Amino acid sequence: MLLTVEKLTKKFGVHTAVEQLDLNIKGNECVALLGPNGAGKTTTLQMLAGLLTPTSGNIRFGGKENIDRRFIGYLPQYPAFFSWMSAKEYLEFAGRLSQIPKKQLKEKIEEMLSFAGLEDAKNKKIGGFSGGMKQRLGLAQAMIHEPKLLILDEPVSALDPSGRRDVLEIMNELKKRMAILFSTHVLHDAEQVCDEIIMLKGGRMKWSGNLVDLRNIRGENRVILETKEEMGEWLRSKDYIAECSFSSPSLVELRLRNSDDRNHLLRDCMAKGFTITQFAENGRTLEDAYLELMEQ
Ligand SMILES: Nc1ncnc2c1ncn2[C@@H]1O[C@H](COP(=O)(O)OP(=O)(O)OP(=O)(O)O)[C@@H](O)[C@H]1O
Repeated sequence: MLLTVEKLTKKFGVHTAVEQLDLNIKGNECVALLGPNGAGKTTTLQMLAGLLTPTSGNIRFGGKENIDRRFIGYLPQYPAFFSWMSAKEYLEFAGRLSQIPKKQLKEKIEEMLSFAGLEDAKNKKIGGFSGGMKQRLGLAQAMIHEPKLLILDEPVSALDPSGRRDVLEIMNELKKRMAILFSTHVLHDAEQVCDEIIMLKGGRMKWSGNLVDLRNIRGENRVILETKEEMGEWLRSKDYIAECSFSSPSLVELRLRNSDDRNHLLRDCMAKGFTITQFAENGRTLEDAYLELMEQ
């Protein structure tokens, strides 16, 4: 395990921003920390980046108690760029801070500029950059020292759709090289790149798992059944049906008690002589599952 976090808690005076958070990140994972404003995402990421001291709890990085900042890349939610510097000068500055040897640095800067799609703008002043260009430069800065874990705080939230797409594409490339933990309040962004999701609300973990798990939450036993005949009350008498909602006497949405009950339902419909015109799984959308979990 690359990162192991146990009972991480941060209090600001009487206010608890993060409470008893447990999480694990493997070396090749891309994990999204998903939650609404004020959920505790930034506070969590700052603690994991070694920028904020936890009130209590354990953080182990590569099995060791101390966070070794050399192995972590961090992009804050509102990065402070020096607007008078060029992209190249800024990466040179970031590289020196990370103590990259001079000989390697030149090559590394060129590699990063190309990776971030900023070769043509390398000598231009950052002050004239678009939001998307700044964010790509921020990513280049965060990964110039080849960290093992890249921590990105809302990397796409402030971007327009094309800037968002560019940064998400870069993240998809980056995740082949290092673990990524990023925060977002938009499920769709998490869905584009991550393997695992951790949902936070009010400083507490509400749910964690992968996208397939999220899709399956109580969605797996839902089916839509349509027949040529009217089903009506006959269907309600079946005890393997937990819920049913008729759109018409011959079209119904059902929740079955178990996945095996699909076979029971089909068998019973056929025995009854019904002509089935539709029998489909009716998993809820990811957004439905997310909102339901957040509201619980
Ligand atoms: N330095 C601080 N002093 C006092 N309270 C703070 C401090 N930093 C954060 N908080 C509070 O802790 C809670 C969590 O804040 P945090 O910034 O971690 O949330 P977030 O999920 O990143 O939200 P956002 O999406 O708005 O950035 C909030 O209620 C916030 O007001």
